[in-house]
Amino acid sequence: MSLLQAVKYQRGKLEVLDQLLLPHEFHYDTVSTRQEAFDSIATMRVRGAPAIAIVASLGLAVELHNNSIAGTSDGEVIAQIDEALDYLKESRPTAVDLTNAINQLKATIRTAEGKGKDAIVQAFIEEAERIFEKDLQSNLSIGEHGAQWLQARAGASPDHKISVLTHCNTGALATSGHGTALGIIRTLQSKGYLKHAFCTETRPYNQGSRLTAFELVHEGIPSTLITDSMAAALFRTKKAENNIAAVIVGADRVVRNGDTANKIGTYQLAVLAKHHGIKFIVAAPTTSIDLETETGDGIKIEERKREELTQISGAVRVATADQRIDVWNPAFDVTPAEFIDVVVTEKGAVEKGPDGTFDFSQILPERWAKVVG
Ligand SMILES: CSC[C@H]1O[C@H](OP(=O)(O)O)[C@H](O)[C@@H]1O
Repeated sequence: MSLLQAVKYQRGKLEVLDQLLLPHEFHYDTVSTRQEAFDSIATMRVRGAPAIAIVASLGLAVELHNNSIAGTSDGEVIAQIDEALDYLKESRPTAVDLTNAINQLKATIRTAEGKGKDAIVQAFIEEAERIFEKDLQSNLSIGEHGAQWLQARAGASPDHKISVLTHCNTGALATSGHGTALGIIRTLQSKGYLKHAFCTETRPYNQGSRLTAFELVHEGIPSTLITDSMAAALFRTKKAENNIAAVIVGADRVVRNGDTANKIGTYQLAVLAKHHGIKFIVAAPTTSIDLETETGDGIKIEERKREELTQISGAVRVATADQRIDVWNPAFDVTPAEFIDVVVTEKGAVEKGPDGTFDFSQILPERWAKVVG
């Protein structure tokens, strides 16, 4: 079974799978500059919070490897790299992984200040590669922590298999491999804990029907595709029969109180899960956590162009062009922490405390304290 890779990288060469062509066509674009990386992200040829950060970082790393910085002093070189990173930050505003990667890269190149341009560029390239390499290990750890949590909280085992529902795409096509929410599903399957995986179509960009369904079928995971509007009926009529124990979703940004921005349609699944006594799990690497923002009200929600709603996946028209009805097309929504049972990260599963709030100091003490201080 071939490995699904959103990103292929070797030093000096980056290839990005064009996900707008999936599942019908496998085509990799070569990305060699910040502009090509920006365009690939902004058009959603590559998407997924971790994958966005990885492609932005490696795309600029390839450009720098090909010696694109003309600055003479270290200060000029660092300023030019900062400018390129700030440009890439604008490609998609909601997922915080990109911002966290940019901050990490900016801090890293400053450790090479005074050692000359080549040392600064080398430091950037090595850090961008670390971001890429770390992601896969992070996802495997999320998978393990998620399966352990479901074993403890939902009794998942080979003798008591559970079914889950997931939304959007959070698998190998959204990361460097394995995935986050879909990574937990892969791990459940590998442990024999999984009865069935339901995935939603995830209108309007259809990451679920085009990408997640593809990944599930590709790996032979027992699965069923439903439209977003079918989730309530599924829970009401098939929860017992299928032992639907959890909704598992990814995250674009988990903020300090646990409120979480994720693909549009996530919030309504959380409300439905609560109503039906189904666990609601957010699976995210700590690179998706933003402790600088207090609540979900502080998250900028990206709005995308009308054609992505009036045309299937931005291609086939589903609303006649002459009906110039206004279109509201937010790419994400915010699920309040009260609807979330656990945030599963590579550092562990974080549940709400007795006071009903999330305390991420358990897994991110240094970042938690810094903001409080
Ligand atoms: C591990 S992917 C996290 C998150 O990103 C996706 O958004 P998009 O497809 O628009 O990039 C989706 O919200 C996933 O849950």
